[in-house]
Order: sequence, then structure tokens, then C-alpha cells
Amino acid sequence: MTRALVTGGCGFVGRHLCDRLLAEGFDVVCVDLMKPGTGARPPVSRQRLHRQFTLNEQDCRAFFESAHEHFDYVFHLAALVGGRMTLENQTLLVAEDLAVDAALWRWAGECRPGTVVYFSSSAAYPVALQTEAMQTRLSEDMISFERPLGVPDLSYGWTKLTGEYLMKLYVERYGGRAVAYRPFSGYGEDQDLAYPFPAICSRLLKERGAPEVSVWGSGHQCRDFIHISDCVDFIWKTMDTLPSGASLNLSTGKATSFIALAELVSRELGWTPQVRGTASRPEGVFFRCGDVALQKSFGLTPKIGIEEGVRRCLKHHHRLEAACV
Ligand SMILES: NC(=O)C1=CN([C@@H]2O[C@H](COP(=O)(O)OP(=O)(O)OC[C@H]3O[C@@H](n4cnc5c(N)ncnc54)[C@H](OP(=O)(O)O)[C@@H]3O)[C@@H](O)[C@H]2O)C=CC1
Ligand SMILES: C[C@H]1O[C@H](OP(=O)(O)OP(=O)(O)OC[C@H]2O[C@@H](n3cnc4c(=O)[nH]c(N)nc43)[C@H](O)[C@@H]2O)[C@@H](O)[C@@H](O)C1=O
Repeated sequence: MTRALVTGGCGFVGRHLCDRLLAEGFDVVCVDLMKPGTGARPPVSRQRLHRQFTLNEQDCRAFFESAHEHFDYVFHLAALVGGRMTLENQTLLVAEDLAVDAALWRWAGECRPGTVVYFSSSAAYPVALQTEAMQTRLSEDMISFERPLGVPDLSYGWTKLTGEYLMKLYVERYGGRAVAYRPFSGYGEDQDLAYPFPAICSRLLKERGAPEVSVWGSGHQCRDFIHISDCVDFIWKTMDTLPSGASLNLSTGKATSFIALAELVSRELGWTPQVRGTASRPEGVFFRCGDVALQKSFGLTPKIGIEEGVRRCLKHHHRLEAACV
């Protein structure tokens, strides 16, 4: 039986990843803080009832201190993330996430799991490449520790960059196997409303028919939205073939502005409001979109386009509304 440890497995990405690992016949040990009100949810019932799934509700640092068992794979997702967190409490975020990542790599050095899969982020890319003037499609080799091209925008990006650096040390010094993924804007039906994709779908559903709707920032800023099932599929297909120490984007290569996203949602709902930006709300970087050449070399193509993603998200929020009536 293949054994996997998933830290942060009750978060948005973790829930989907655990589902896939269980469906593929893995034995899954999940470690998650499960703090109330943070967006972490109990695993879906089939996970709880699943004989091959164990949930430890604890800080993964404590788990690392006491666990000496062997895992074939370790998927490290535990991190303080999300719009609110990244913007509001940078110091806490850096202190916590660096400590958690350091604990992971120290433990991996001692316990030597088969493969460590580190969840980095597209936020680790240099901010100077993501301006309105540059609008660069970000490719994996644009993060270089030897000849840096620039620095990330937020502390959150710095912690992910440092995490990747620690991965490289682990691979070089301990000869361990590890790979990293850099998700762009992952979204999906059961995502917390702190994230823009579900927030916009849910808001427009409520405001349906209004002459005017709003998005944050100028509305012209762009993101590369990738559906969570494609993210998980890309990981599944490459986690054994990606060279040790390498990082891979999880992206579609398609940039969508928030105004375009809101227009797509309203079209799907059958009306055409005026979409306006809200200057008082944070805008973040202007253009964050992945280069997909390396993903293509592994035969990866996303299955769910943004139109289908919007339809799924709306259907999900419709269902939630109906359940509340
Ligand atoms: N979603 C996306 O589009 C992107 C995600 N990523 C990365 O992917 C990973 C997963 O993201 P996502 O699922 O969206 O985030 P979530 O916040 O939904 O999930 C993270 C989970 O980790 C848990 N956690 C945090 N700290 C600890 C800890 N010390 N010990 C144990 N569990 C902990 C959280 O618990 P609790 O909530 O109870 O605190 C939460 O359940 C993260 O590393 C993130 O940085 C990167 C780029 C984009
Ligand atoms: C890769 C990276 O992906 C994410 O980082 P990000 O792309 O910078 O996104 P964010 O969540 O920091 O910013 C949200 C963006 O969305 C715009 N926006 C518009 N309208 C609404 C709106 O209505 N609500 C919200 N919340 N945002 C809106 C808002 O103005 C801003 O531009 C992280 O989840 C992070 O985990 C991560 O790793």
C-alpha cells in the first residue's frame, strides 16, 4: 500500500488532493489545524468513512516532532493563505509559514520520505515582471537563486520562495527526492468566499438584474484561473516524472481580467450589467499569468475552461442558496 502524508489536507486544495489519492488507492494520513472559521472543513463523508483515511487535528509541527514512520509521499500544503491573511498580517504569516516549512525540511532530512511535494505559489515570481507595462508570462526558470530577476510582491511570496530554496538544500545535501508546484489562481466550487472567483460568482448571483456590479481594484488586473481538478490532475501526472529539485507551474496560460470574469458570470446568468472597478479595494499585482511550455512538455492540458468553471461555480452557489431557503 502506498502511504501519503498530506499536511493542510482539510483546506481547499487538500480536500481535492485527498479525494484523488484515495481514489487511486493510497493510504492517506492528513494533518490539519482545523481551526473554526478559517475555511478548513471536515473532509467529505466518504473520506471520514474511508478505511484508508486518518485525520490528525493538530499543528503539523507537532506531528513532525513525534512521527518517525515512513511515507512514500509527503504533500506539504499547510500554510496561512488567502486574501485576508496575505494582505492583513504579513509578520504573523512570515513567522508561521517559515517555521512550518523549516520543520518540514528538518523532518524530511531525518525521516527520508519517498518524495516530498512542496506547494509553492505563483506569488513567488518577481513582482517586476507582473506590472501593467511588463505583462510577462511567468516561466519556471524566471525564479533563479543564482541570478535573481527580482523579488516577490508580498511576504507570502517570500515565504514560498524560501520554501523552494530549502527544498533545493534538501535535495542537494540529503539526496532526497522533492518537487515543487507553483499554482496560479486555483478555484473551484467549494472554495472559501475570501477568494475572488467564488466571491464574484456568489455576489453576482445575489445582485442578478442590477444595472451595475463591482469588482475590486481597477478590474483590469488579470489572473490565470485554473480549476482545482486540473491542478490535482497535473500533480498526479507529474509527481513521479518531474526531476528532483524542479518546480512546475499549475497554470492555463490564459489571462482573464476581473471585469471579463464578471461579464462572463453575468452573461451566464442572462443579463448585461455595467461592470466597474472599486479603487478603494486592493488590486494586487496587475498581471499574473503562467507560461505553459514546461507543462506542455509533460503533456498537460487543462480540461476545464473558464466558461465551464463559471457554470460549475454558479450551479454550486445556486444549490447553496436553495438549501438556505
Ligand atoms: N488555492 C490556490 O489557488 C493556491 C494555493 N497555493 C498553496 O497551496 C496550499 C494549499 O492552499 P489552499 O488549500 O488554497 O489553502 P487553505 O487555507 O484552504 O488550506 C491550508 C490548510 O492548511 C492548514 N494549516 C495551516 N497551518 C497549519 C499547520 N501549522 N499545521 C497543520 N495545518 C495547517 C489550514 O488549517 P486552518 O484553516 O484550520 O488554519 C488549512 O486547512 C498552500 O500552501 C497555498 O499556499 C498556492 C497558490 C495558489
Ligand atoms: C497564486 C496566489 O493566488 C492568490 O493571489 P492573488 O492572485 O494575488 O490573489 P489574491 O487572493 O491575493 O487577490 C485577489 C485578486 O482578486 C481581485 N478581486 C476582484 N474582485 C474581487 C472580489 O470581489 N473579492 C476578492 N477577494 N478579490 C477580488 C483583487 O483585486 C486581487 O487582484 C492567493 O490566493 C495566494 O494563495 C496565491 O498563492
